[in-house]
Amino acid sequence: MTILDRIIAQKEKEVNELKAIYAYKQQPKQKRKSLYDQIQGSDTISVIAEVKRASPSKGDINQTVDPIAQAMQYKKAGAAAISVLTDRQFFNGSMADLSAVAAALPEIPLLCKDFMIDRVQIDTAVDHGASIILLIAAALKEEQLKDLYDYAKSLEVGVLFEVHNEQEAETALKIGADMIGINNRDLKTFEVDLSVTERVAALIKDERIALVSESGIRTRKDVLQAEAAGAKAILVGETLMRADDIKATMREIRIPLGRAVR
Ligand SMILES: O=P(O)(O)OC[C@@H](O)[C@@H](O)c1c[nH]c2ccccc12
Repeated sequence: MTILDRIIAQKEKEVNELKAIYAYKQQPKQKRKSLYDQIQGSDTISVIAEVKRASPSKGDINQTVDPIAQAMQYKKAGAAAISVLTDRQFFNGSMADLSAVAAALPEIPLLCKDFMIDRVQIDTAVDHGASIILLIAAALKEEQLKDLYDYAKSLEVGVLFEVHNEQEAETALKIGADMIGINNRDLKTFEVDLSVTERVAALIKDERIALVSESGIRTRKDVLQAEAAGAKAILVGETLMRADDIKATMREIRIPLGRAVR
């Protein structure tokens, strides 16, 4: 392949992305359901199902995925929301993936999964169809978190406020986050430990908070453990991206709520 061939091949990919973005933009905007209401009103655990091609900790997960087909299967199998990883460099996602899913599924809550450091990224996420953004406590200072939180809320965008330890949970409570995600994966070491949910959830006892357990969830047993700790929702990527039968996997992890004694 000459360099020109390689550049043109890359451009073809980019053009496909642009087409997905413009196809979405030409559609009339529809308001999505609230993930918060969905989590708080459900009698089963809410599953936020993620479209994730690759990750820095796992490498390739499912590179050839069709994000639209994947998201449609998630919804059909009972997902409460779809999360689309849009980071390009480390997760091989894109805003085009988000737009494509947004166009195909107009009502379901849609999370733009990225590393937000500036308001302009929130605008971009909304522009591509997201109704929820992620704010990672470990990545920002409290002032920045508060600024981005308030900005998102002013746009009526939901915020999943992600924490990994007690101190970050305190920050989330101080800012007034109504959806808190406890990440079982340490983003600095990539180590996954499901007991992080148990430890950190002990600090978040307010029933008005929609508590989400994130990462490393594979089996029904894992979900029962998260639910016993107080999680009303789970965020699942890899397990669903590798599943041969999404419906069966969802059936296994979508447990009824309220069985465990807190
Ligand atoms: O694939 P898993 O282990 O099911 O994890 C999903 C999700 O929790 C994970 O993708 C995630 C949680 N927080 C993040 C922040 C950035 C990037 C990715 C993430």
